[in-house]
Amino acid sequence: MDSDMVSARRSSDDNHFSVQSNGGSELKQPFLIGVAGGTASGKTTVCNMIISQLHDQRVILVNQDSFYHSLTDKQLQKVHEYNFDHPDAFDTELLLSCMETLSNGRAVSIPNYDFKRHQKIDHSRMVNPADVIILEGILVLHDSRVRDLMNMKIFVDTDSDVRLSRRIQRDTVERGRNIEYVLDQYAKYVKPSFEEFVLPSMKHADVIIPRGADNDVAIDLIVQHICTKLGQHNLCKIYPNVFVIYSTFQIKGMHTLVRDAKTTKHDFVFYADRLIRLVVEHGLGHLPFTEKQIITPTGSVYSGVVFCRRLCGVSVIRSGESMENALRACCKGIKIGKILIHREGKDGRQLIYEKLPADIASRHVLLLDPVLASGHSAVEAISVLLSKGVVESNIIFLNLISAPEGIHAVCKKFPRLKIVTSEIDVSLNKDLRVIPGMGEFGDRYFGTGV
Ligand SMILES: Nc1ncnc2c1ncn2[C@@H]1O[C@H](COP(=O)(O)OP(=O)(O)O)[C@@H](O)[C@H]1O
Ligand SMILES: Nc1ccn([C@@H]2O[C@H](COP(=O)(O)O)[C@@H](O)[C@H]2O)c(=O)n1
Ligand SMILES: [Mg+2]
Repeated sequence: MDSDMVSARRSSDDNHFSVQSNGGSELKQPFLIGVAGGTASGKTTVCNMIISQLHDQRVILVNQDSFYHSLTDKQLQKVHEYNFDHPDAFDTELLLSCMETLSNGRAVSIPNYDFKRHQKIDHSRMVNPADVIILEGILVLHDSRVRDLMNMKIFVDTDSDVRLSRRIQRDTVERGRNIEYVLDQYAKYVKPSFEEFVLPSMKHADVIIPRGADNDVAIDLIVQHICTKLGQHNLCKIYPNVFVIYSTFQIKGMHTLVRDAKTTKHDFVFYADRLIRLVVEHGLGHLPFTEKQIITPTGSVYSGVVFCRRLCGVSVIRSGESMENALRACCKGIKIGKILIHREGKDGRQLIYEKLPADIASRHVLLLDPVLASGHSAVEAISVLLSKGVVESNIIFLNLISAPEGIHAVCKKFPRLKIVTSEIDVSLNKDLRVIPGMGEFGDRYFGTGV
């Protein structure tokens, strides 16, 4: 077991270890962006613009060029016959291992490449981990293993005549080439490889930037997106007890449906239920469990675990009740208490009803409310639980979306409680509604809206 991800302690009633996971899947990883495009399309220029706009973030730029194989003496003699635009010209295994090391938050040594000598330079560059890693190069979207590491894939799409004229200019001035060689290389290798490998990789891009660095609007949008993503990462960094479930396209698709104002009540309930189930399952993964060995029907020993038994759910009426079925489906016979908080004015909250299990103080509590907005109701509900003797670190607050304001309000007051959510939204508006949000959850789920 990795000691960073799991802590173990002896339980009081027996000789087993109980193991508390801190949610290994949420280990904070850097945001990795791939930027591909034809030669001289403006990849490096676009990357530098993104980096300068992300001024208060730690960003590093890695060039695929650094991973060119050095030419042997034999290859150097026939350099005019060498295709630098073919995927085999790169040491992709080394690139993958360097990117994986950086993604895991460790420093790595990246080779330096000399375009004049077609060789790696003796001294390499030590690169420290960062919040954002940008990997730039003609073929960074070609290999699926490299693509799979990326959180965002960009393709810079610039007219080929513009690219050729820039390439002539750059290679003659900066790379010590003569114009005949540049044109010959372009016709023989650069253009055919662009058509065979680079251009087809465009279909993997999330964002295509026409006109490269001239496209300020696209670059602004990309920077905004990265900032939003980093905002979420940062909240998880500030509060280690905030866990956002691992996002997949399935989850994104469900969010798209439940957030869409046009979605019917039937579909809203269906997809909200699916998301709730995922959040509940994820939340249960944060409960302590006890190791247990059993004998299978084949007579073999299986080392497993036993679920935590002293558990209960508490739903915040009325929206939280939508999460009860998922909890019951996962935890047979679970006790579920209720809390009703009345909203007075903009931020006033008042407890008007609670019905909780008598022995709640000795239980782990899963607090259910699908939307964490300002955090006022949540703070009130958690205060009720604490007043009943529930241990703060035994509370897991489960919701579908959280506003940063609500996370700050809850985590500052209750730093030992855990929040498990499926997405962190951008902000609250002046009416304390989550933006982009999903509207009045209770009305949409129970069909009481207009
Ligand atoms: N929008 C632009 N307008 C004018 N020149 C540009 C523009 N974008 C890039 N360049 C120039 O074109 C050349 C190639 O750009 P670069 O960003 O290095 O491309 P790449 O990394 O895709 O090969 C550089 O000399 C750069 O200064
Ligand atoms: N020794 C080398 C290595 C590469 N090239 C060319 O560089 C191009 C990639 O760099 P960009 O900044 O233009 O993306 C690629 O098209 C290779 O042809 C080279 O000429 N010599
Ligand atoms: Mg470049």
